[in-house]
Amino acid sequence: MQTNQTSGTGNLARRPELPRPPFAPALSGRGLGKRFGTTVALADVSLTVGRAESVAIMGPSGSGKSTLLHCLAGIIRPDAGEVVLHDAGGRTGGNGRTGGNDRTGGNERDGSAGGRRVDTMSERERSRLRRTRFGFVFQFAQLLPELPAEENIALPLMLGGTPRRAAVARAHAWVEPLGLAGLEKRRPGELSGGQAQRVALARALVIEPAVVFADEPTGALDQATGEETMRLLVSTSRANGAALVVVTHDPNVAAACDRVVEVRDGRLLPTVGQASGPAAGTGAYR
Ligand SMILES: Nc1ncnc2c1ncn2[C@@H]1O[C@H](COP(=O)(O)OP(=O)(O)OP(=O)(O)O)[C@@H](O)[C@H]1O
Repeated sequence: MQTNQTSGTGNLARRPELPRPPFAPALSGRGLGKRFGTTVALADVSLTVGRAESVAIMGPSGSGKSTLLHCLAGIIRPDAGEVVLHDAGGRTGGNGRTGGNDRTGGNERDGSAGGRRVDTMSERERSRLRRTRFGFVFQFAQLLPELPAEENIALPLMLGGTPRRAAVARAHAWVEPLGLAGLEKRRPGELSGGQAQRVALARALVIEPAVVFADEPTGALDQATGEETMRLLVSTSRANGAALVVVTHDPNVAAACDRVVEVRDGRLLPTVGQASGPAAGTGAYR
């Protein structure tokens, strides 16, 4: 298990039995296609990410990486194919291993037993899903400048109706694992770029999401800070059983993930090498 070198005391092992390959699937995109006018942004892309697994999506500019992430995250609706969340109901003790005892939110209506179709949900349902089951990390932390770090972390809980006090108390559980001890009361303007991005990681994780989506999460950081941020993103997601999908141009960022896939002209290339994580070389879920 990785430990938190930033705080030195971080305990990332919130779930004692860490999943190991084969990962139980968390989210699957199957045969995804998306056009913007005459531009084919995605063509027949299938990708499944497992619980506690981290997958990097690489590829040249304009190849379709963000479109793929947006389809998987329910931000945009694909024109073809389906997206299935295998953990739509939230965790009730599931530990990320195959055969875990979580509720899957199986939705026979959608013909996808053992999962819930994201692409067929209404805009409102997808919006709720993004708020309750998905965490998001962007290139810039995008914190609310007037709120202290602890309230920025607690924000998704408060938006979901948790009272401020209880939400901030839950936010505090993420302070130490993410090396933010002593910074809880600081406003974003009083944080470094790396610290702000760690607040953003905590904000993504505080709802205990099924999947964390990160789009160039280290793009605004220097190399050392970016590596540390990425290490924390992968280790905290893994320790909490969350799948992690990272879009990046940076091979060092990709190398921190369990698996790397490459998109070219809207299509997924056959497996291109492997990062150094526990699923190294498996090429699972392609
Ligand atoms: N909303 C949109 N309207 C029209 N075209 C779009 C839209 N979003 C994406 N595209 C086009 O779809 C293709 C894929 O775009 P996408 O943003 O997914 O690529 P990317 O690999 O993430 O690129 P980058 O690395 O530069 O962010 C590109 O040709 C892009 O111009």
